[in-house]
Amino acid sequence: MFQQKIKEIDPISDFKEEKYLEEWVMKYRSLGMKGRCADYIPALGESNRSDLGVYMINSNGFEMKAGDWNVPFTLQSISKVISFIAACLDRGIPYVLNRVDVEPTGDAFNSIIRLEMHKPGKPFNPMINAGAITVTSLLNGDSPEQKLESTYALIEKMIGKRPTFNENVFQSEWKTANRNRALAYYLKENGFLESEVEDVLMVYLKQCSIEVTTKDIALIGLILSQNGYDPIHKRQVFPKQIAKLIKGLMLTCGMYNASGKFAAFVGIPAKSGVSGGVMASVPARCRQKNLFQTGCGIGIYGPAIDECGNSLAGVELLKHLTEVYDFSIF
Ligand SMILES: NC(=O)CC[C@H](N)C(=O)O
Repeated sequence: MFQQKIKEIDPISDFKEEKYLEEWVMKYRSLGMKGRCADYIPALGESNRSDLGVYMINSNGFEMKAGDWNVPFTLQSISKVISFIAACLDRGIPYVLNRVDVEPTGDAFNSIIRLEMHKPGKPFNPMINAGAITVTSLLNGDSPEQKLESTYALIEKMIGKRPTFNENVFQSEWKTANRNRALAYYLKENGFLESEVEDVLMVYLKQCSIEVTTKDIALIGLILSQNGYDPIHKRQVFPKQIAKLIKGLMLTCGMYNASGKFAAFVGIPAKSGVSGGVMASVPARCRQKNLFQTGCGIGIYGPAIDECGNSLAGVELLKHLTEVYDFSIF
């Protein structure tokens, strides 16, 4: 089955497409110089603003990559997708949704304002810091190490290896995480956290410091596109209901307070992180006949971000790919 599908791809035109991808990366790379790296986490300020890389993989295992696709970066907010799936697997969807809502905020990812304005202070969604900190506290295990293992184990299952950890980025954020501490104390006060504040922050910030490449997040995006099924290893990693739920959250809340524009102009579920990563998941439904019509995962890395926290060059590259391959689900 797998072999048969692979044969459908024409090696000559596919090779040409990869060359185009390289050209598009070259075209958008300079945009990075107009943005800034997320230097509120001092170690991220050291990233190279002109890096730009992309990795795409379809449901037949066909892959295309270009630019700095193999440069490691930390997951940051992309980890929110993984911890949410892990918490749903550990505790069940109703339990998790009892503590975190499924509504976009239109506010910055680290905003605190709605926790006080809407009683009883339930975080609006798991893609913002307040929601992700809450979700992290729900992971299985009593100690931070056990909870972190839940997230690691799920990543390992999806990318086929234990990802590395960036201690430097973790230490840098741990020492400066005053706003996340404020959010966590507020959540604790309102009874939403199932851990002590410092313990849950340890897990949350360690998750953010897990290191990946565009290939790793493209693989996760691919599994999401197939509703939790890994088409490469031919196994269901997590249930379809969880995949549908998280993709809805990615579409409505995944690009922070630029999610509306992203849905309108790109139109696919995606999640970004302030390190410049973007993980996108293209469902099997584009109308144009092309290499990616049965769904694909896309990983992008471009560390210079805009005022919302999304990769400047990465989002433009993704917009371009969407036009070429008719990715939008609308
Ligand atoms: N938007 C992000 O990627 C935020 C993640 C970052 N570690 C934070 O909590 O601030």
